[in-house]
Amino acid sequence: MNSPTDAPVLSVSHFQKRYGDTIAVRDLSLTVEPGDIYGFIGHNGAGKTTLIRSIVGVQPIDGGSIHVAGIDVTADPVAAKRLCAYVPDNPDVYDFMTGLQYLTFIADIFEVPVRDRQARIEEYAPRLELTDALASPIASYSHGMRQKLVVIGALIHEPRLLVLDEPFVGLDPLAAHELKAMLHELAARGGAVFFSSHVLEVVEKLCNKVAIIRHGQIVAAGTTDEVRGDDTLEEVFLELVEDGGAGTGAMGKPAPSSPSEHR
Ligand SMILES: Nc1ncnc2c1ncn2[C@@H]1O[C@H](COP(=O)(O)OP(=O)(O)OP(=O)(O)O)[C@@H](O)[C@H]1O
Repeated sequence: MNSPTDAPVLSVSHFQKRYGDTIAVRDLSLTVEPGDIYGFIGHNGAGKTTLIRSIVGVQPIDGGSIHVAGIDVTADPVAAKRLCAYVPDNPDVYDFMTGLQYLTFIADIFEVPVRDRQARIEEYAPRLELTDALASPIASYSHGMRQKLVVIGALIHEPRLLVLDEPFVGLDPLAAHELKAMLHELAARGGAVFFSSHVLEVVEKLCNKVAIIRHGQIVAAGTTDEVRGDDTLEEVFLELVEDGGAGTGAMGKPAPSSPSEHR
């Protein structure tokens, strides 16, 4: 992973997104550093997918800026996309390909050398119990198998930033366990992970940093220890989401970091 700059892996600054007259996300800022596993939690419709889709460049942004490793995703979208991998909540992959054809297609797009792509497939496919299925058409895959395939496709090009939307939904316990290990390994190699989840126990255990979003605005963010204080993440989440919470942290304590810049 060659770093063009010393910039954070992900920097979101005063991001805003509207759909028609509705502002889905407003004035959202956060920073993800190398080695971070950053959890993004919020109620249904809070704005998680909206931010994620703008980070990975599948929808434009209406205000503020997003940089991946110092590259502006709006000004230089292809360069930013080269550094990112995206695992969407709905793994919509080409049905007519086999799993191996799909992985080869992704590796070709990202110009992954043949030796590297083979080594990564040989490592990740057995861990996710997908090796035998790789020769079969994706049309025959279950939802979970598609999800595993997209995860391998994301890791095949060793992304600087791995962005996942609800990655643990639909995965069996072994695959969920392996995915957590893979996220740790990517972070340990200097990459970073940013993912949304409703599974607060997983976020609490897995993530060194967390942000809570409510109605399009961050109400708490910081290290997981800072955000939860002496409580569980679930307790903090419920209190902040039920009470509105903007400007205060859990249990009436000051917010872990300022609403304008969350690290
Ligand atoms: N394409 C769209 N057109 C209009 N409104 C949208 C669109 N996508 C999202 N929204 C609205 O934007 C807000 C944020 O939606 P978003 O999908 O980002 O939430 P979320 O936090 O990912 O929710 P969930 O946990 O249910 O996946 C919601 O009010 C939603 O109705």
